[in-house]
Amino acid sequence: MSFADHVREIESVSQGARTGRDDLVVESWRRCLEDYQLDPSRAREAVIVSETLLREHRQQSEDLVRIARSGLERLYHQVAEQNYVLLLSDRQGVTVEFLGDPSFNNNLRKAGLFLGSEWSEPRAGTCAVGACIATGEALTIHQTDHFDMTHTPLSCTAAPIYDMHGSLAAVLDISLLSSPILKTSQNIARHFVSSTVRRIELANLMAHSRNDLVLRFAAAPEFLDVDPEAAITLDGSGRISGMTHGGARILATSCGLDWRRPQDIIGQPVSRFFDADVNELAALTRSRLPQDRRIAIRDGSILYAHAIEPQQKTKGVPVSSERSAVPAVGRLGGDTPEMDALRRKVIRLGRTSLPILIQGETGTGKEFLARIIHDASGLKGRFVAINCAAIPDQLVESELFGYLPGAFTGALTKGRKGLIEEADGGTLFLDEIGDMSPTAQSRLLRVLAEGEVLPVGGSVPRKVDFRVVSASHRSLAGLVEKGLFRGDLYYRLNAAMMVLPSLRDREDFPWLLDRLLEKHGAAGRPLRLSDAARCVVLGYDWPGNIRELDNALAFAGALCEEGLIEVSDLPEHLGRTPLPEPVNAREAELRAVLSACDGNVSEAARRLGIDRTTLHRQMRRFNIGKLH
Ligand SMILES: Nc1ncnc2c1ncn2[C@@H]1O[C@H](COP(=O)(O)OP(=O)(O)OP(=O)(O)O)[C@@H](O)[C@H]1O
Repeated sequence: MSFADHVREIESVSQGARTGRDDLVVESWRRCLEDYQLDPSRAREAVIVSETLLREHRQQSEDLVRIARSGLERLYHQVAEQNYVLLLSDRQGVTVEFLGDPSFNNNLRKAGLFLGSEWSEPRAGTCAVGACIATGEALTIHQTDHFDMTHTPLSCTAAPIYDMHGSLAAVLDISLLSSPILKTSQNIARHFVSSTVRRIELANLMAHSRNDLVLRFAAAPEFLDVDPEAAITLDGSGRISGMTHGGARILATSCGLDWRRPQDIIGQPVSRFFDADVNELAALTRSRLPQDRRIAIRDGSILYAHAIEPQQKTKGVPVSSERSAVPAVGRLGGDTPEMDALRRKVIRLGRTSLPILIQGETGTGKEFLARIIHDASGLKGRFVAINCAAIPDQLVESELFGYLPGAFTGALTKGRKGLIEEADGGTLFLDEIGDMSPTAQSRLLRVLAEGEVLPVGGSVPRKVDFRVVSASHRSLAGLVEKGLFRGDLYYRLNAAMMVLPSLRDREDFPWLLDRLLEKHGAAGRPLRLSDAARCVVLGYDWPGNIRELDNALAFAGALCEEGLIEVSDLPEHLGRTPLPEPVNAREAELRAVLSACDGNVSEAARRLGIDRTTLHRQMRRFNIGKLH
């Protein structure tokens, strides 16, 4: 469709013509024209907010993002092969989490499918995230459904995430840069997004309801314990204290209320909605078979319910290991030669001012290590982290160096300190340094060489003194060789290099697992794994490294009962192969790990955190032969 045709269609539709567009698209076009006074004939580039603003938005969504992350990664695994990217935006439409193929970063950023992009309707016109915020419904905005011609190559599907009190908290979106022609091709995408949102809301509700009775619901008893469709929580007096969106819809339908008015639902006695009182509902625990846990809601329909007693413990508020009493380097890893060597390096280099480059796959703990280096340095200043991949070229100077009052249109009247100055006397952590644009590279090189910054609009440079730690999942030396990264900058950043092993190569895997179970449990009461769940965790390959393990445990920890993680609480993509029964737990563990390592005894011993001789001895004890 030509630009002129697109504009003509929007104008005719706004005057009442019908062109076959979905009603929700037509209504959004009307909002764009009438409420936000947008002009369809003026195409505008995608808006990306500044790094500082992005950081503020991310901080506000931190809690939800932590709980959501495992669900997001699972969804991304499911759709990445079809070239989808995944965006999580906050309720203002700012993208606070992004998963996409890094090799398309430039194209994605240009299209606004990136961290910091702003997709509210008043800013971007009709788009999936914006329309989702405006309507509160899951929907697809496909190609020319977009108001602004700039976005018409995209096909985007989004679903709202509600907090436990029924307010919109965020929007999950999956998008294609270019897509199959038919809009119906996105129906399956909508299904994937909606079911991920359901699990995220459930995990969020569980994490915030430690003192309340939780009721989970499913329409069929078979799915009740493994994949419930909705949940609500009840306080001590039997009143509704929280709900997932599915829960809100069940309650609203029950009494003919509007789910968009959560204030009419929260705080109401549960007996208003169900044909049962709070004691009868509380008795629907796992001790009864799912098919015996039938309940009727007031409109006469039947559901199956699962009651979970109040946990009375601090869930979902992990005791941050960053703040633990263990000395910084002790948090790095277990007692293995590789980790000992790394610890020695941190202690030796920590107190110097040498720039350190950290290399390691995504999620191996590069930022975690950088913070430990900062803690071990004794520097009094702050630890300031910058995601170099997220700073657009036009903002490099103002973000890094700051600006003076009135330096440019849109600048704060007071001016603003740059990130480099904020790190004065402390550590500047340059994450994803391999993705820094050539412009930013040359600006950074100048600062490192001269030890001073010149704020935008200023004429007097300011002295700065900071320690640089940078990190990348790409080989920086390789990028230099290919001419994609400046050699002179590389040598300035890399006085010493530290390499973090991937999780599958870490001999201290069991140590790390214990730390993360502690982190996601209550103070003094770590989470526990059932024997079968432990086998699944040890047998999985963890392509996303510690981050993926961390997120999976946070998610499972929020879903599980009594702090005991069962296989059904773990994200599905870890695999849920049932074990041959009856079997000794240790034997099962050895068999699972050996099979995950294709029978490679050295590899299995490494994952189990024991030496090969011990593993051979245990294999003999359980009569486990070589697999090949
Ligand atoms: N030694 C450790 N003990 C406990 N948790 C850890 C450890 N190392 C890393 N983590 C956790 O693993 C997750 C990923 O770590 P981090 O963000 O540092 O990885 P990264 O390599 O910087 O990732 P990316 O490449 O995506 O930037 C974080 O939640 C962090 O707290």
